[in-house]
Amino acid sequence: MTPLLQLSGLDKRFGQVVVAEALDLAVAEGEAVGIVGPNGAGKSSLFAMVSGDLKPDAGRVAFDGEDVTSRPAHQRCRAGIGRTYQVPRPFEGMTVFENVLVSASQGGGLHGRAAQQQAAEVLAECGLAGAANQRAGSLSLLQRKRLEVARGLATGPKLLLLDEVAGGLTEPEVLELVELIGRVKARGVAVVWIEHVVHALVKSVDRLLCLAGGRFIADGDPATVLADPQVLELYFGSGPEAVTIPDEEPAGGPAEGGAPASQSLPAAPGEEAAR
Ligand SMILES: Nc1ncnc2c1ncn2[C@@H]1O[C@H](COP(=O)(O)OP(=O)(O)OP(=O)(O)O)[C@@H](O)[C@H]1O
Repeated sequence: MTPLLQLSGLDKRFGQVVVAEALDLAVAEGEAVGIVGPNGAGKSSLFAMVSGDLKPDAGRVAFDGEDVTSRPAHQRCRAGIGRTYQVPRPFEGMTVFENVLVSASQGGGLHGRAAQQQAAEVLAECGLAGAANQRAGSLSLLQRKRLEVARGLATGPKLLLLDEVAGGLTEPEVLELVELIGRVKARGVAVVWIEHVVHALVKSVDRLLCLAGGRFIADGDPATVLADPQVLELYFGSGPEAVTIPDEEPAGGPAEGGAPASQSLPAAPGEEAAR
């Protein structure tokens, strides 16, 4: 079966910095894939090449059976590639509903009542119905992250790219987000999720990849990838005994509100500012 997303031989460098080198990736319809990798590995750049925000130096991006490599971002969005950004930047002066309505109409190509209905449904799904008339600029970080997912979903994607949506959240907030991503997956939307909060990914994805130096150095089921000596060395700088990745809640359940999420890899630039 043709993959929903197929990246073939992607190359991208910024001067001496290599962010993609002969990168291949196939994502099936409805598949949930996680991507980890150290800061600066090129994860967000990879999303930008998929969404059309960044042009690769070489290689091909195919989506839903079509070569979209030379198509601009808005066309890729209409084709079914939705994305979130690491640092949410909603239209601060507009309401939450208006923000999502813009995505449904400009991104999703819906008009009038259909766009309004899509916006209302997505807000309900993302737990933001009660905040619909609030100005986006007044939202908490968790609500901003939810709004970021809602804006991506409102475009009606077949593939949703999630860029560090759990970053900076407390443990209970991360778990709420994991539930939301579970509902997105249940709709049949394929998900590719870049995340430093590893346990959130482990709960949510079928497959995990590790990006480093512009190449995927590991690809497989999450437990196997997280036990890979190369991955452990990259992240933790020592042997496998340095980390255990829980597949369930830590003993005693999740931390009460306020505690930072456990099992987080180093904070990404911009998260603190966004908080
Ligand atoms: N437009 C650009 N011009 C020059 N360098 C860039 C540009 N965009 C990204 N880079 C550099 O490319 C490298 C990869 O950046 P990218 O944001 O893709 O990494 P990342 O894996 O998402 O990192 P993080 O986990 O910190 O978010 C970094 O060294 C970054 O400084």
